[in-house]
Amino acid sequence: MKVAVVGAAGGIGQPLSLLLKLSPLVDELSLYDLFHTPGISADLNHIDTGAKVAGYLADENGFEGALSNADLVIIPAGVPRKPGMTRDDLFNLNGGIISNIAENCARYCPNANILVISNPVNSTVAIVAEVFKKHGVFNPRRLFGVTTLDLVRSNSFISQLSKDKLKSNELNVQVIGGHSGETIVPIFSHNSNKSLVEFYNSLNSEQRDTLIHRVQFGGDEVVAAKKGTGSATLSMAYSGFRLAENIIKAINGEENIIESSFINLNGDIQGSREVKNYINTKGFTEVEYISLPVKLGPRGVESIEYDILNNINSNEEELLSVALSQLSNNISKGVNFVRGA
Ligand SMILES: NC(=O)C1=CN([C@@H]2O[C@H](COP(=O)(O)OP(=O)(O)OC[C@H]3O[C@@H](n4cnc5c(N)ncnc54)[C@H](O)[C@@H]3O)[C@@H](O)[C@H]2O)C=CC1
Ligand SMILES: O=C([O-])CC(=O)C(=O)O
Repeated sequence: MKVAVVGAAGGIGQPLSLLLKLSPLVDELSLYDLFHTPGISADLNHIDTGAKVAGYLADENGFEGALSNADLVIIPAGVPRKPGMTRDDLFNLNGGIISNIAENCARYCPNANILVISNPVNSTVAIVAEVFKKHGVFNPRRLFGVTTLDLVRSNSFISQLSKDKLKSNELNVQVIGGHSGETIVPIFSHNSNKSLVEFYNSLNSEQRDTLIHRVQFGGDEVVAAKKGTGSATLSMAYSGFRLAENIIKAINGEENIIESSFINLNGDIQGSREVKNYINTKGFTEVEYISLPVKLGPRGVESIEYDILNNINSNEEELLSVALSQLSNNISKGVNFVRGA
């Protein structure tokens, strides 16, 4: 199992690389960045776990060495926000970085699972897809926008609100939509954990709104607290590792692994049609990409667990309606960036 991290020297890249080095599921770890990766890989190779680490820079053979034969490529390369910026403000800078990385992935590892962390995720995922389409190698089952941090935050925030009566590590709140502000729609009203739903139902409407708002704008909380030095890195490394580990487990044949991700709806992936039908029936804005729980398998995304859409309450439906109209613009921006429209 070869995993490549592109942007490995950054605030997310370094702790993510550490978590991957600690994982018994990883055999080879290749670290690509413009700076520092030889030193980081030398450092990590002193850890007595199995994975062999190699560092690559942006020289002649950097991408080729880092990406060739990779099973997973995790991309946290790019610029993070400063206070006062939206994720969309990163579009111009990060769009160019991501499209260049995607070109190299299409060339050196067209069959790898690509996990996109770089913001704005609502647009960068479409950029990667369009570049892969241009090269005739796009496989929607293998492209993942990383939205796991929204689920992780939802678990933490409702647990904190319950004063730890709900144990965060026992929760699995689903979040649908996209990954920025109002495109993030946490679903607290429906969950297999009945104590969670009971607690949520016991909140008054102001408390519920505050909780939902905190999930939607959780990124801003960290950006403000870091005072201009960056955005979430450690919670993101944890979240990126969680998705990567689940994809690897599914490749290794473990069954019934369900994880949320921002994925393309246009493939022949089971459940795509039902999601589109749901959106049409409700009269919501159509989208080509959405974050939903998906079942993972050796081929990547096996199916979309769309049933959640039939179980959300009317407030969550309204939030989803707003989310999809914004999402559609974010996605078009990414598509047009590559198509040159
Ligand atoms: N999806 C999500 O939930 C989250 C996404 N993010 C996003 O992740 C990205 C990275 O954040 P941080 O690690 O905090 O930033 P950072 O600035 O600490 O690290 C970014 C790294 O990317 C590298 N880089 C820049 N251009 C590159 C290129 N062309 N090729 C290879 N590497 C390149 C830089 O040298 C740097 O080491 C940002 O866009 C941020 O908004 C951050 C948190 C959560
Ligand atoms: O807020 C940001 O810019 C980084 C991010 O995506 C998050 O923390 O969710």
